Amino acid sequence: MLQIRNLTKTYAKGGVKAVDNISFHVEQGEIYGFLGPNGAGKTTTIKMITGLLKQDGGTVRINGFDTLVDPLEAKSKIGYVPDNPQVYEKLKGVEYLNFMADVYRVTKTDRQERMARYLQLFDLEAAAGDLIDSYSHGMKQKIVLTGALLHDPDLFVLDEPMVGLDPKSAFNLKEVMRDMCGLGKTVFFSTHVLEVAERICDRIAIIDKGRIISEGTMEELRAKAGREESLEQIFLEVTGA
Ligand SMILES: Nc1ncnc2c1ncn2[C@@H]1O[C@H](COP(=O)(O)OP(=O)(O)OP(=O)(O)O)[C@@H](O)[C@H]1O
Repeated sequence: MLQIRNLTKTYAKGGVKAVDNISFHVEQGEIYGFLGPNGAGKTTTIKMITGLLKQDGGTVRINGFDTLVDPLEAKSKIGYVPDNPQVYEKLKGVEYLNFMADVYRVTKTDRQERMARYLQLFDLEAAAGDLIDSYSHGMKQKIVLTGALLHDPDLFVLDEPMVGLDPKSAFNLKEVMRDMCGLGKTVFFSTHVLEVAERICDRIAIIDKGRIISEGTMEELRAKAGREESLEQIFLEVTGA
């Protein structure tokens, strides 16, 4: 579903090689966790996957579509939730959702059904008519989550989605991720919450200084570590923290 080959990015400003020749693939129906210390290259990778940033080298394919060759086909498959929910503050929640649904050409019936479902799930029904300006950080995060789910994406890409969510919303989001995978969708997300990654991910990649230093199922990561260890212990060992 998601194929990354030899992906590389150096920022002109500062000359930092943020992503250094990484390759991995995510199968359809998987939940894939992307872990790494601060500044490891997670957001840069995610921005290249979603087409917000152009790579210096390498390829990203989504359902076979190369993001540089067929950007619209590739992007139409993705639902993206950035780490910093920047939404149109002067729109009401429901206006923002309709805008997102328009962009992705979601039918009236589908948008009504999905909006009702996710607004209820994320406890946003009462606030949907208010300006986003008045929302808390967590509420903004949840309206962006809802907007990203309206077109029923094949690939759900989330950058540190648990930040700012209350326990119930975080639980519900994990349920959404699991349900999506049950329906044959694919989830790719970065997180610093290792317990969540350990519990819900089918496979995990750990990136450090722009390079993937460990990748696989929890069993495979444990086998590489040579011991029965928690993801936290493995993470600390491989990143030399
Ligand atoms: N716009 C930019 N210009 C210059 N350097 C950048 C830019 N964005 C990121 N970097 C650098 O690229 C490297 C990777 O940053 P990135 O944001 O991808 O890391 P991250 O793994 O998402 O970190 P965090 O966990 O702190 O969010 C860092 O050294 C960072 O300073």
